Amino acid sequence: MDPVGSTGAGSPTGQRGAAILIVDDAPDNLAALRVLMVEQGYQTFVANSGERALQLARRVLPDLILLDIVMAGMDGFETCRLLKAHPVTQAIPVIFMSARTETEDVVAGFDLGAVDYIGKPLRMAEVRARVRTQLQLRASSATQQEQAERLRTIVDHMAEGLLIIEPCGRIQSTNPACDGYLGYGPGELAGRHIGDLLPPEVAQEYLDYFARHAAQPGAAHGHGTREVVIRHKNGGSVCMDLTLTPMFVRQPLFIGLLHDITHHKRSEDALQRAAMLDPLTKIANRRHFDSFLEKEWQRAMRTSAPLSLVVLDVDHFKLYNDTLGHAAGDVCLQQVAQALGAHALRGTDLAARYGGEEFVLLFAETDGDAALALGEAIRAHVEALQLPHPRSPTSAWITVSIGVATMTPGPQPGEQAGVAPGVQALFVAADRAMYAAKEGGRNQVRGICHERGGHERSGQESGGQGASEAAARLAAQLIKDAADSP
Ligand SMILES: Nc1nc2c(ncn2[C@@H]2O[C@H](COP(=O)(O)OP(=O)(O)OP(=O)(O)O)[C@@H](O)[C@H]2O)c(=O)[nH]1
Repeated sequence: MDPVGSTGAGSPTGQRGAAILIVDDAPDNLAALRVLMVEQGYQTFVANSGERALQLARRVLPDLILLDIVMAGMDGFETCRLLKAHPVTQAIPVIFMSARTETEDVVAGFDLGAVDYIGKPLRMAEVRARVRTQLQLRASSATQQEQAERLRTIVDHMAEGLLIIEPCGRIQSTNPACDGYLGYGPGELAGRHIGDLLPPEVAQEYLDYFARHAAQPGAAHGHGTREVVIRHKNGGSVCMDLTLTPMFVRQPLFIGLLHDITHHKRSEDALQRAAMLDPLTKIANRRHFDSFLEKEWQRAMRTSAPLSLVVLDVDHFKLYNDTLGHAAGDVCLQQVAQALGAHALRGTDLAARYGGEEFVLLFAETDGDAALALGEAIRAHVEALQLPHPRSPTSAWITVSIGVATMTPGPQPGEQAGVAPGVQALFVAADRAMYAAKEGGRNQVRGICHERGGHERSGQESGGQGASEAAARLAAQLIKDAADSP
């Protein structure tokens, strides 16, 4: 049968252009229904048998089928059964029309998958209303389906990982990005607990938040975004931003959005590390050393443990540069730095390049004798490198002059924020000891020790000639002043 075109008149149903297939073997009914549908602005197809209806339905995929039950040959029930059995036509809504209005007929019609059942003789206004209602229902369910499909596509392709979490912490579902970030296959995370992924204290925090939300759903708001370390399936960790938002659909649920920040974190860490290092020698720089010393000083104030500072200066380094060139000087500084690094072994030791050819080392919980021994070991180590220094008046090799200062800082009310005066005094003392080592002939260690309880020593030396008494006294005085200052 050919389609009967729409009249082009506006349709009151809002479904103008919908395609209707009318199936009836009574020509009068067919004609009357066709006129009615065309009047509504529907594109209309007609068939006078079940067989013809099946062919047409598969070809034109109508939006709705009006189907007579009692027909010669294949009846309406059988036609409907075959329509519903075929994947192409099974979703098309069918409205039965029949003079058989016994309950069992109507029930049989619905059981076959019909959406409505209209008794004959037909009342056209009723047919019009029922067709319109079904078309509207179909349109809105198509819209919902489309929206769901669109949403599914977005969720499946978004770069953020998505988890839907139940208030008990059980993961209901995840998207492919989430599975990928955490190393799981599709659906593998569903049914697991957030405690399998998060550190115990973080998982507990979220569970507490879920419980608060359950107690007062109205007052709940998003948990915001926080950085979390999540366990990867392979046992490793991934650093991610997790944003949690409550959602109420029949039951309270939580949507977790994961944003991968591993790369960002790595470069942040690398930048942070780079900011702490001296670019030439790759040991700590002055800034890092100062803040490290400040922290160790505060700690030593609490523990009353001695703190030792070693200041080291390469001897006749200008001459070395002038003789062998600046590039050779750079290499020499790198080798000296490497040697120093070998002596800063504990977590509370730190070797740093303080500027030019000057290096410093901090030894926490190290008394004067131990620090002097360390200074001497460092001096001997550099000398043993046997880096040729052809024009040095001191030695055939590169040598260093070392000053060592030790203090035992105690709790002092004046020392709070900023650089503690005691820290400055420690530096001045070590510097002066180092200059004393230079004056004493270089390639030697000088030490000044001021330990709490009046135990004060200065002018110790090793590796060279006698100490500069004046410098040592001056340094000791400085330390004393600093220690006595409020
Ligand atoms: N190659 C190189 N030289 C540097 C660097 N930083 C500082 N210097 C040089 O180190 C030299 C330090 O010289 P001085 O301070 O006069 O001391 P010195 O020659 O070591 O003499 P004494 O300390 O008295 O033994 C200067 O020539 C600086 O140019 C660097 O990064 N690379």
